[in-house]
Amino acid sequence: MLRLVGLGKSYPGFRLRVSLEVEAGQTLALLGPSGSGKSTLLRLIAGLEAPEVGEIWLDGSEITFLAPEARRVGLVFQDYALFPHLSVWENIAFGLREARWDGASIRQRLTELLDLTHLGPHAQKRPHQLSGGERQRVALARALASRPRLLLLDEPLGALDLKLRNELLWELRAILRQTEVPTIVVTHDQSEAFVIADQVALLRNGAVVQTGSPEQLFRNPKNAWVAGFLGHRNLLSAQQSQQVGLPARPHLLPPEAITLGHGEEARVEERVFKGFVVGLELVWRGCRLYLEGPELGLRPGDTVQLQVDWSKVVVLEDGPGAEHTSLEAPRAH
Ligand SMILES: Nc1ncnc2c1ncn2[C@@H]1O[C@H](COP(=O)(O)OP(=O)(O)OP(=O)(O)O)[C@@H](O)[C@H]1O
Repeated sequence: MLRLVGLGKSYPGFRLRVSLEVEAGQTLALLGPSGSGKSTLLRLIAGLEAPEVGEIWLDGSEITFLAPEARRVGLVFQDYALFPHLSVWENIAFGLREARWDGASIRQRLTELLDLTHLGPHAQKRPHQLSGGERQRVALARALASRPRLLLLDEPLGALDLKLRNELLWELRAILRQTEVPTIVVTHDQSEAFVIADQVALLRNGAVVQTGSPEQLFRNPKNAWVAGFLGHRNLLSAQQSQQVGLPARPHLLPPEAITLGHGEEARVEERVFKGFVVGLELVWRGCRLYLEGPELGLRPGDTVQLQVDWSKVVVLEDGPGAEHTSLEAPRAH
C-alpha cells in the first residue's frame, strides 16, 4: 500500500501539497486539468524529484528519499521510451538482466508477461514493427517485469488516436485488474479515469479537491468545479437555484433528476445531433438545462413537459474556488 503524507513541492507560481492513499491491488487515477500538478506528483513518487516536505510510505516503510531504482516502482511514460534496437522480448527482459536474474527465471517471467499482455506472437519484433497499442503493452510488461511494489502510468493512452484509445482503455483495465500491484494513472480525461480506476483523486492547483470511486465523485461532486470538470452540465448558481425554487446555494441537477414527457412546460432552445444521442437545450423556470437522450422529434421552438425529482438534486458547496469555469473543463460538449 502507498501512503503520501503532506507531500509538497513548489515551483515559481505553483505549490503542490498532497496526502493520499492507494490500497494494494487498487488503481488510483490522478485526474486534473493541465498544470494541476499530476506529473510533478508522479515524479516525486518515482523519486525523479525530491519533495520539500512530507513523506512517502510504501508497504510500511518510508521511501521519501530512497533512490529511484531502490524503490521498486514500475514506470510507464507517455512515449513508452522503449529501446528501439531491442526486440520485444529483450525490451521486457532488460531490467531483469540488469538485476541479474538467472536465465530460467527470466524465461518463466517473460512467458507470464507475454501471456498477460498477449504479446507472444510479437516477441521477436522491434518497437518500430509494432502498433501503438502493442508498444503500450510492451512498456507495461517491462514496467511489471521485476514485480514492482507500485506501478506509475503517465498518460498511458495520451499518444494514441481516439479509436485506439478506446480499445486500449479496456485492455489496460483488464491487465490492471489482473495484477495485484497498486497503480497510479495520470490522466486529464475523465472518461479514461472512470474506466480504469477504482479510486479517483481530482487535483487542482496542486491540491486534491476530492477523492472517491468514479460513482461517488460523479453522483456527489463536492462543488460546481468538480461537477463541471466531470462533465455535468446542469449547474445552478445560488441565484438560479432560488429562481427555480431551491434554497439560495449552488445545486446540481444530474440527468437522473430530470424526466421529459410529463410535468411543467419547458421550451426547446437548441437541438444537437450527437450520433448515439440527441442533445437538447431547454429553458425551464427561466434557467437553461441541457439533456441528452434518444431522439424525441423535438425541434427549437417546441415545448415539452419536464419534471424534476427534487430528491435527486445535489447540494453543492459554495465558496472561493468552488465555482465552475468552463475553460478548465476537459472537453467541450
Ligand atoms: N521543473 C519545473 N520547473 C518549474 N516549474 C515546473 C517544473 N515542472 C513543472 N512546473 C510547473 O508546475 C506546475 C504543475 O506542472 P505538472 O507538469 O505537474 O502539471 P500536470 O497536471 O501534469 O499538467 P499536464 O496535464 O499539462 O501535463 C505547472 O505550472 C508547471 O509549469
